[in-house]
Amino acid sequence: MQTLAQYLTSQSLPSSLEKLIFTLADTSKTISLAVRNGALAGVLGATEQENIQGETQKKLDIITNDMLKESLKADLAVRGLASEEEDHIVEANNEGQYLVCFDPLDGSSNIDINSLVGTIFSVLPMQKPVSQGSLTEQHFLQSGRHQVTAGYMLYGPSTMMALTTGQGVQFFTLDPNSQEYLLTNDNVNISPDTAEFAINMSNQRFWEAPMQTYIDELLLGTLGPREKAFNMRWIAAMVGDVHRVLSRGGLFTYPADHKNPKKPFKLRLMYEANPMAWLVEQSGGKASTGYENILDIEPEHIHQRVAVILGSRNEVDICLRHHQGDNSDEINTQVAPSLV
Ligand SMILES: O=P(O)(O)OC[C@H]1O[C@](O)(COP(=O)(O)O)[C@@H](O)[C@@H]1O
Ligand SMILES: [Mg+2]
Ligand SMILES: [Mg+2]
Repeated sequence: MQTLAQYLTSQSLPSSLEKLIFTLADTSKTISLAVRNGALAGVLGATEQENIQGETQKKLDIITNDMLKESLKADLAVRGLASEEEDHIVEANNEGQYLVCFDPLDGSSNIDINSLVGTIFSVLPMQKPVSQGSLTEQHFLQSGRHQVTAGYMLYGPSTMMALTTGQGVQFFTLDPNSQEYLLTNDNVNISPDTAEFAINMSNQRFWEAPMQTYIDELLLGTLGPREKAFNMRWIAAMVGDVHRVLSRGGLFTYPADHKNPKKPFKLRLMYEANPMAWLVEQSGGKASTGYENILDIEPEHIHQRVAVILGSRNEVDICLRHHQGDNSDEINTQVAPSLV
């Protein structure tokens, strides 16, 4: 089996990018250990702090954020970073060519129940010259199409990494003996059709009409217009749900809802939606907000949130057709698709 190093060498990436992927991979090994040790390392439970988005931070949110921040700042290829757990962007090295956006620990509500969590990352090029040496949030506001690498690490029964550099998607599995990531799937492919969907059903009454109708039809199974029985899964960690979609197909969505009118979307564009959308597209799937392709969104803020519908392309298309229906304009004005 190829090691991550052997695989990356075969891809002829710029050496600075190759090194940056190693920095992320190496840090994930330390994170994996902290997650694995759990209560033994005293890392479970919440803190008294909130992040800028008003979410109570778990101890592991902060620990993993600090680990990534430190190792990325020490990587000379990194100009700056933006994290779900940092209020503002963080400057790294003046000569760095890359900007790294990350969700250090995705699936925070799973930490204390010993269930799936992960790390999601997205690397953007440093495009505009930095005036007077200072980096601003503006440099990060690039659409997902500009990503040069993206992926996630999943801390499950095995620790795995999904990676794209724009040449398809590869899965690596961390060998617990050698502590090397080994290539275990070099051509991840999402089946175009599926009979499995993932959504937090407890929000059903708060969704827009197109999503209500679409999910109603899935629930009717063989008795409804789809004439097909569907299964449902919800890991409550996007990283786990997307890993299932990449592994065996499916549709994953965290749609707009009006449970809290000030916060119509849950998932973050720069740390969650963009990297996952690119992985999905690179595996032959599709990713949309319901109204536009996620990778085409021009971000307005680093902590911006969006609706997400992704997975098996034919199933995503069926869901999107509901959003393009006659009643979508009226509903769309209630919850605009890319509010912060
Ligand atoms: O609590 P819910 O509604 O099930 O939401 C679960 C979703 O929230 C998230 O956990 C948000 O990510 P964080 O844990 O990084 O805040 C997603 O991974 C997941 O899809
Ligand atoms: Mg997350
Ligand atoms: Mg998180």
